[in-house]
Amino acid sequence: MATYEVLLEKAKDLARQINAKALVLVYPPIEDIEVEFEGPVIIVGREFDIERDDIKKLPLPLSIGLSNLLNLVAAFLKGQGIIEKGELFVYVTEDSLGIKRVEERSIVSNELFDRYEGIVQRALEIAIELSIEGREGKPVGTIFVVGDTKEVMKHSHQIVPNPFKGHNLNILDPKVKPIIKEFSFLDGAFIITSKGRILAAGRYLDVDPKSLEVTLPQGLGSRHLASAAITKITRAIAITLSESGTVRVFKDGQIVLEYNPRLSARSF
Ligand SMILES: Nc1ncnc2c1ncn2[C@@H]1O[C@H](COP(=O)(O)OP(=O)(O)OP(=O)(O)O)[C@@H](O)[C@H]1O
Repeated sequence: MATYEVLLEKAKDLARQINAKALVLVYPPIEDIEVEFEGPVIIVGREFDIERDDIKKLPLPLSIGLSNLLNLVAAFLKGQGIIEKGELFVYVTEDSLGIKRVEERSIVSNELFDRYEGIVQRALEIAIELSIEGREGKPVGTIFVVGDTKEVMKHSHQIVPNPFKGHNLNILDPKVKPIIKEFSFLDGAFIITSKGRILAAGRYLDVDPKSLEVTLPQGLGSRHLASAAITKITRAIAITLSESGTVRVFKDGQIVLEYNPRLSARSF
């Protein structure tokens, strides 16, 4: 049997023995995977040919590193109600297998992974990479506001000339990623349409968290309050990167995902 098939068999046995709640295949190297497993099977990868209802697919980038990826998978499984805090899932990569216990750290809403066709995932990917890498070695903070751009533009203004004006650049285009990272030093927010087009950077969100009754955990400053508030008065999703490295996703005025890739990269 080829190595991967052996790993997969072992992973299934392991999952059964430890009563794992799900089996997660991270970028499986073969296309026709036969997974006979009683519980949910999740495939993490970029492209999917598999059209099976009992297999869930999660388009997360491998470039964020295995530990970050597993944290997002955990958040997704929790959001889907597949797994609860303290429970386990088994994962298999091309050449390893392991057990992951789901921790409190991240919570996520169901719809986050379905909406905006991967745009939120891409913004997350960039935020995570920026968290780990910084910009020119220094920590950066930023905001991505995705969707409902008509309303978002109404509730915001430029604080610096908009570098994206007149360009048709899309966040889904891999060539655009370094450009976004370059402009992450600008104060304010990136505004991105539901199709991924970057309308603006350097945008100040004109929102009043107080009158909108936005409440966040103590210690979160104006960047996070403004991000929460914009998602309360519009249908947009906001992804923030704090200078401390924590990545958060906001929807309807609340935090739906929160974790620090710098810390999890270290603890793995
Ligand atoms: N309303 C807003 N719209 C867009 N950007 C904002 C807004 N308010 C603050 N910011 C951005 O957030 C930056 C940091 O502000 P502040 O330190 O108060 O936020 P914070 O939530 O504590 O963020 P961090 O955790 O990164 O320090 C500001 O320099 C500015 O670039």
